[in-house]
Amino acid sequence: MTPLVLASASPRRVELLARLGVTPAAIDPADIDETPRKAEVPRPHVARLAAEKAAAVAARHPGKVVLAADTLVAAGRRILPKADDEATARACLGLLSGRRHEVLTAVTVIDAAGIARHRLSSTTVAVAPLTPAMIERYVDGGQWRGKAGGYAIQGAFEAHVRFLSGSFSGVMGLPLFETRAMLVTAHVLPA
Ligand SMILES: Cc1cn([C@H]2C[C@H](O)[C@@H](COP(=O)(O)OP(=O)(O)OP(=O)(O)O)O2)c(=O)[nH]c1=O
Repeated sequence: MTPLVLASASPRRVELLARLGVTPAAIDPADIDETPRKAEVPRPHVARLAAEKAAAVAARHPGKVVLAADTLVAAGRRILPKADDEATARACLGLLSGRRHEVLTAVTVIDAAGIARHRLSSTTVAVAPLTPAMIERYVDGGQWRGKAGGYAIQGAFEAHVRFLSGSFSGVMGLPLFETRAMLVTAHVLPA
């Protein structure tokens, strides 16, 4: 089997790969500019970022298989930010309260011959109404830090999710179904 370079700084993605039995031979985060372009809508945006992360890292590892992903939370055509401070987390949670949103995770794998393949996982998440007190308690817990849309489903927030339709691992940052198929094609995993 071919070794894998993971183009991600996300510890969740390492954990999710481990569930497929894959330990990356190298972890080399891409560190690209993730700002949406003017008028860029969610799907093209998330797909572009995964592709750009993979391409940037593949240029440093010729002949290796490279995997990159990007996760975003979309409320309609609106792209929610990654929450790096309490005010952003609070604003995101207020917006998601009592409604459905989409979590998109794009995955790009560049194989050893340099061929790039792309998949997109889309999950609908229905969040129950959140009172200001619930939002404050969640913000105090800090689990939102560094997460797209201001929450981490793999923690206390799941108690506010009425239903989810799609991929739980996709919401966490790496959809296992699509990722396994792509790693089989790239000869990182056996069929
Ligand atoms: C919605 C949601 C997001 N997230 C995380 C997944 C991603 O790590 C993060 C979104 O940011 P990303 O830009 O996708 O990833 P990253 O910056 O953590 O890592 P890198 O760009 O180096 O690959 O939010 C959760 O862990 N749980 C959730 O429920």
